[in-house]
Amino acid sequence: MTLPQVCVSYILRRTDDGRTQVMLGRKKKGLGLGNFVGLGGKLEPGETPVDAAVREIHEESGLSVRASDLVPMGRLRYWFPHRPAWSQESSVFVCSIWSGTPKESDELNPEWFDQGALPLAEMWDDAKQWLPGVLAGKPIFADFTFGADLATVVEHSAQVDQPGRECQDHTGPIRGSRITSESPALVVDHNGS
Ligand SMILES: Nc1[nH]c(=O)nc2c1ncn2[C@H]1C[C@H](O)[C@@H](COP(=O)(O)OP(=O)(O)OP(=O)(O)O)O1
Repeated sequence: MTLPQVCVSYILRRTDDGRTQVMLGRKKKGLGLGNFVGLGGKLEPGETPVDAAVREIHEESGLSVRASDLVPMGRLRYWFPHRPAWSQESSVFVCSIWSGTPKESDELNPEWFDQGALPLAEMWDDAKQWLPGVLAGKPIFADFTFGADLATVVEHSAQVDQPGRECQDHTGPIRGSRITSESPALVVDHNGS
């Protein structure tokens, strides 16, 4: 079965005192209203997941990213047998190199959270099972099935047939960091460029 394709991206920054933070926002409308979510949404016709991620990041947060700076971290499938129209397949990205000043959009109001203090109780139920790992550099290929309440994961299966070779380690040694001309935030550049 072909599921509707969506993407989600987690923008990272490094604070002056060395903490890694991730950008999340409370969803203002649509699926998952009120949950803290990463930046993302549905692919438009003809878009690749990377194209969509670049566009959604800009639309939802005002930040600009280059496609080549998006690090693919895997693929999630959400199954809602009690509301099949909600079932989706999501491509997951992490991005540490960006420019711009975060600003509120009609989708969400971006906020920074310490990597070790994620608001998991206020996110989709599946997030606790994979987001800390993804932010720590562990790729994820998994299926989550939601129950009749449309909110609770009742089944979870990791895809053992997916080697994760398409993913890259985004947590390697930090060889450089820079502050972009437009951004007040310290942007961690893992490529040292
Ligand atoms: N179980 C789940 N866990 C999760 O982390 N994100 C989920 C999820 N189920 C759906 N999503 C996300 C994926 C996608 O980014 C978003 C889809 O919600 P919507 O259909 O409301 O579309 P959006 O409004 O976000 O997208 P656009 O309209 O394309 O901007 O919800």
